[in-house]
Amino acid sequence: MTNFRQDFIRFAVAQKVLCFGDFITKAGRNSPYFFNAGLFSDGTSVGELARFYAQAALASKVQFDVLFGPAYKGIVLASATAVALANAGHNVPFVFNRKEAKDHGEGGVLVGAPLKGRVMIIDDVISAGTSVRESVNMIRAAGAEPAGVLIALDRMERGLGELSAVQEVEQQFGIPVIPIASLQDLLTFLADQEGMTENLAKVQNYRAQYGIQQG
Ligand SMILES: O=P(O)(O)OC[C@H]1O[C@H](OP(=O)(O)OP(=O)(O)O)[C@H](O)[C@@H]1O
Ligand SMILES: O=C(O)c1cc(=O)[nH]c(=O)[nH]1
Repeated sequence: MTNFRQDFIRFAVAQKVLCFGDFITKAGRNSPYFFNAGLFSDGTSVGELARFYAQAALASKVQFDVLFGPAYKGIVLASATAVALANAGHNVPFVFNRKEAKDHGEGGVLVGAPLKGRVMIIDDVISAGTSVRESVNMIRAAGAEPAGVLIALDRMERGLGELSAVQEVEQQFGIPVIPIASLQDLLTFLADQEGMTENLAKVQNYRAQYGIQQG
C-alpha cells in the first residue's frame, strides 16, 4: 500500500470525518464506522482532502480531460481537486451540474468547462451507485466519455448481490473506480493503533458479515 492511503485514513480520523460508533448506512446496515465527507468544511481540510484526491487520480494513471462533480458535494470536490491538480502541475478543467435546471440567464444544468473528452467523475462515496449512473447519463448525453470515478473511501461491502456497489459500477460502465483509501486500509490503520482494539474487532466483524469476497 502506498503511504498516502494510510495518511488519508489518519487525516480523516483526526478530522473526525471517519468516526467509530453505531451508524446506519443507506442500505440499512448497522455499521461500526462511518465516513461523513460533509465534515470537511474549512479551507485547510478541504485543501488537504483535495490533495489526497489529486494524488489518487495521478497514482491511478487513468487519463482524463475534465473533472465532473455531481451536485452537491461533488461541486466542492471537483473545484478543490482541480486547484490541487493545478498546484501539482496538471491544469484540468472542471464542470458540475445543478440538481434543478436554471430557466433564466445562461440556463441549463451544467456549470463550468465544456463536458467533452474523457471525463473523471469525482464524488465522496458510492452507496447504491445512483449518483454515478446519473453522471454517466449526463456525460454520454453531452457526447463525452466517462473515464473513471474518484471516491474517498471504498467500503468494500456487498450490494444486493455478491459484488460491491463499486464493483457493479466498474462492471456496468466498464470504467475504474479509484478510491483514495479502502476498508482494507482502514483495517491496517486500526491494527497499528493503540487503543483501537475494540474498533478493529467491530470493523472486522462487520466485514465478515457484509464484506465482498476477497481475492
Ligand atoms: O451511490 P449513491 O446511492 O448515489 O449514493 C452516493 C451519493 O449520495 C450522496 O449524495 P446525495 O445524492 O445525497 O447528494 P448531496 O451531494 O447533495 O448530499 C453522496 O455524496 C453521493 O453522491
Ligand atoms: O453507506 C452509506 O450510506 C454511507 C457510508 C459512509 O461511510 N458514508 C456515507 O456518506 N454513506
